[in-house]
Amino acid sequence: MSVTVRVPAKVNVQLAVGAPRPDGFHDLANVFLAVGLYDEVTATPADELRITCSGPDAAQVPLDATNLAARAALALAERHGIAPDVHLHIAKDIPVAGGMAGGSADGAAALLACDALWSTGATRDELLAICAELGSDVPFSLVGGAALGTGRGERLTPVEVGGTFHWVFAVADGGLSTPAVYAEFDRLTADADVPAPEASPALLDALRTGDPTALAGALSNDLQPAALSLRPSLADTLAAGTAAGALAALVSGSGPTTAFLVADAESARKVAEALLTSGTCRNTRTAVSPAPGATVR
Ligand SMILES: C[C@](O)(CO)[C@H](O)COP(=O)(O)OP(=O)(O)OC[C@H]1O[C@@H](n2ccc(N)nc2=O)[C@H](O)[C@@H]1O
Ligand SMILES: Nc1ncnc2c1ncn2[C@@H]1O[C@H](COP(=O)(O)OP(=O)(O)OP(=O)(O)O)[C@@H](O)[C@H]1O
Repeated sequence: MSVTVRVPAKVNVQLAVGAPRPDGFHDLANVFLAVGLYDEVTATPADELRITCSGPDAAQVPLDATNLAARAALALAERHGIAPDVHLHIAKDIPVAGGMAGGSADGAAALLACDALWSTGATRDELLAICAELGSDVPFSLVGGAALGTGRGERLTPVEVGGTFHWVFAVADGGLSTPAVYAEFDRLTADADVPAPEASPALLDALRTGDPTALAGALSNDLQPAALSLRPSLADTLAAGTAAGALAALVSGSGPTTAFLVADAESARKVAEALLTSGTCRNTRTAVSPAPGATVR
């Protein structure tokens, strides 16, 4: 018997970052939006914990105990006194190390898949608590849709979305390390007075009304200057998408994937094609949002 869970990627439509905390994390006002690019994690009983991965970026995914899917299985097994003897296969379609929470998605999916396979009877709150231990983005991967993440991004409040938004994502060559991007944020803001992060009312309104033009005007990412500082060529990608007619362009989370909000599916095709032709990215993906969270298939 196997259990397969499908789990979405995310884009941060607002990422407001506060000053560094004593524990090294940053307080955030992190408005997550799940987008319809999915990984699938299949859990099958096995003699020992084993991870495999397929997909175009599979070679970049660690198959040892550092994989977030493995960590999720171990955390759940330990809490319930179960031997973590499971084969987790990750069918990876979310860009790796791209700021789209691919690893976090696999952690949430593995947790849900093992929970179903082992019939642990864990409550939703227990699963969310394990997610928060695994990483700041992992709880959102479980719930999907749209949500405001406060604290280090793990404390979620659902956000209403009143329509479908169309996106193009430009995948860059190579990844960016999330801790390195936060460290660059600290370096760039060392002499500034960093305000406490707050969700933007205009952004929440734009999500609620489903208006892409309003959302375009309200998108923001405080990590964008840091990602551009570490990877200046991303400015060319952002400019190419804007010139091709995107309503707005921004770095996705910690990057280096860039996200382009567009008016509709036809515009998504045009912008994706222009980005590819521009030679400023490795490849492009189109997707719509919001998307459901981790779901047993
Ligand atoms: C950039 C985002 O993807 C936006 O959603 C997240 O903030 C990152 O979330 P994540 O990858 O799940 O990050 P974690 O695994 O929790 O933390 C990795 C590292 O990122 C930095 N980090 C992360 C979250 C946060 N609120 N403040 C931080 O400073 C810390 O250096 C931390 O050691
Ligand atoms: N299941 C996994 N899939 C991909 N990467 C993983 C996984 N587990 C651990 N990792 C490690 O995490 C690193 C970041 O990968 P990931 O795809 O999650 O980045 P990301 O999309 O930038 O994440 P985030 O947006 O949460 O910062 C990888 O370089 C890899 O070493």
